[in-house]
Amino acid sequence: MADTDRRGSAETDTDWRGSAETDTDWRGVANEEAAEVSAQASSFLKARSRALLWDLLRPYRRLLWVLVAVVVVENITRLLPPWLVRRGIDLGIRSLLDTGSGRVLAEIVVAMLAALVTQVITRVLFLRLSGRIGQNVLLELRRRVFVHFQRLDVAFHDRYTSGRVISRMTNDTDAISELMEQGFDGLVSAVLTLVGTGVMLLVMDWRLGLICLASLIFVSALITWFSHESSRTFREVRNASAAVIMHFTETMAGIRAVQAYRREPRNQEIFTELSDRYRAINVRSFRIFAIFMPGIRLIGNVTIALMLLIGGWFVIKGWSTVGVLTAFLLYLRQFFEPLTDIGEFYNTFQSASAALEKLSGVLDEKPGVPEPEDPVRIEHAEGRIDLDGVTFEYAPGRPVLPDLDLHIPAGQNLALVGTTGAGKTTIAKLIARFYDPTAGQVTLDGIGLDRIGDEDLRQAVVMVTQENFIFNGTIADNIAFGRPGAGRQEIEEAARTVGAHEFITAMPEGYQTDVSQRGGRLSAGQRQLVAFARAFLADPAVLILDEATSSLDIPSERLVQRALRTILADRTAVIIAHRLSTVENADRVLVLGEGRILEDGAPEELRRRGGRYADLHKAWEESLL
Ligand SMILES: Nc1ncnc2c1ncn2[C@@H]1O[C@H](COP(=O)(O)OP(=O)(O)OP(=O)(O)O)[C@@H](O)[C@H]1O
Repeated sequence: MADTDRRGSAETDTDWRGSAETDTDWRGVANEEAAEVSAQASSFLKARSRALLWDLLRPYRRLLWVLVAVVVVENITRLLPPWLVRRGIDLGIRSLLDTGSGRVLAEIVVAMLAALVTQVITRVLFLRLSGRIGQNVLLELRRRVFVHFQRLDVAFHDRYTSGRVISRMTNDTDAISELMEQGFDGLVSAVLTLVGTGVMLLVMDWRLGLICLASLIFVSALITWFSHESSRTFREVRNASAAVIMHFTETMAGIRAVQAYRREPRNQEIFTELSDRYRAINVRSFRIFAIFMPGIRLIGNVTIALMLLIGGWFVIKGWSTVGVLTAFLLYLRQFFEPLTDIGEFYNTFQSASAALEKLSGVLDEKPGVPEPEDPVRIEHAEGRIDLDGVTFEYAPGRPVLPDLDLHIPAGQNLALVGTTGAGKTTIAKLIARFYDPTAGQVTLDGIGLDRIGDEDLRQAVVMVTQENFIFNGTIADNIAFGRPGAGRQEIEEAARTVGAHEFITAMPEGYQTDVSQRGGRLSAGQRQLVAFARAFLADPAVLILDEATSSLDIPSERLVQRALRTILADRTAVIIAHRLSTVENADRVLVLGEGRILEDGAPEELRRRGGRYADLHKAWEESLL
């Protein structure tokens, strides 16, 4: 949490703009929700986003050129019709009137048809090609983000909430998807139409052309106002929408706690507040659009009316022709059309670039517990664990484990007990290498955990957490999770050993029962047994077990205790114990207090000594009476 605070302060504080700014200040997701970023930071973020986009597009370099060619041809075919209309009026109709020959007119009509057909073909080609490239890019982006989120360490996920993860995967990839679908097409077409039409106007009649282009002064003033107003609003719209998603997903993820504590009304209030903020900001952005779009149309229509007036006068004076005037009027329609869409593109671009900034930030995060580049192989670990001079802090300056020396010989069963917050889970997580110690080192068979490859480490050290997480799928899948590729027989054997076989076979479809279906739901004790079977199948040299705190009924309890004895036999075990029987069965007990070892010895020895453990034991025994 405190880590978030540290980052959080970098997000909003003057650190951002201060002279002490270094690259590391905005690495990864550190700047993500910054209200304002300095010019230096902004160019760093933009460069990072561009690098990601380019990296994603690189495999489609050639296709992109084809796409550009298609867009150019399409736009040329769009510029042709007004010009052909002019020739039709000035040359085709004239020759028909003068000589009675309709050949020129017929040629022009054929050319017009050809232009229209080409336009349709290029549009089809464009949509298919851009759709293909866009979807492939999105697939790759989603894949990368997912792989990276999975690879990032527990410390990262502690501070980066699931709501934010979901927001990255939904909101942000959607924004990029929109850019792929409309943004590119819109921008390229708008630029080509504007430049192309402008050139055609000047070429046909530079005087009338200049008058038309003068309207651009008003257009650019309106666009400047719009971009200024909307960049702030769009940013707020995005943040507000992310807040709605985050609150929603976090409420649903914790729905049991929400219902148990009757938290619904308060959550509803917060949700309504957030949704209302989202609505209000959207209304504000609509207001900006409501000025911008009609504004552009007004300028366009006034220009057309003026052109009719001035152009008509030019024709009467013989300085221009009816054909040129008609073409001008047609071109002007085309000229102002993409301008009204600029607001939409702007929104799309802003959203997509913000999304890219965030996603490239996530991809830039380095795992806190990186895999060694040149790992030491451990194929058959013995299971000796040593913590030498280990200090660990979640937040800088606040050590949870001040200086811990702990040596666990291979095969020993060690129970950790102590007051809440004493650091038991932290020790367990250090042994499983969810975190690396701040100082000192943790070794397995004398080899630093940070020097062992992930695969070997995960094979040698397994941690069974309290939640006993059950994934969607069949029971067999859930057990096989312990050792991917395990056969049906091995799965059944593991279940039998921990005493889970009976209840599994009694389920509607036995091992094939889907745990997400009705009838497949498991009780707390059953979940624990499945987790044990999973751990037994994994057969690690070191097993770390966070014993569930929830108490079971006596028969289930006996079943679980028996299973526990089976899976703990012949391996190193570190158990965060909550049950007296578990502690009493252990070879050694460690009583912890504020990250320090207060007592250390065999259970009966500690009982005899008459210290904290003896008191704890007495209290436990009394509670059972
Ligand atoms: N992710 C985290 N970020 C910051 N501080 C943490 C984090 N996890 C634990 N702590 C702090 O570290 C200390 C030790 O926590 P730990 O979970 O190891 O205790 P514990 O002995 O396992 O407690 P319990 O029996 O309640 O599970 C506590 O003061 C806790 O507030």
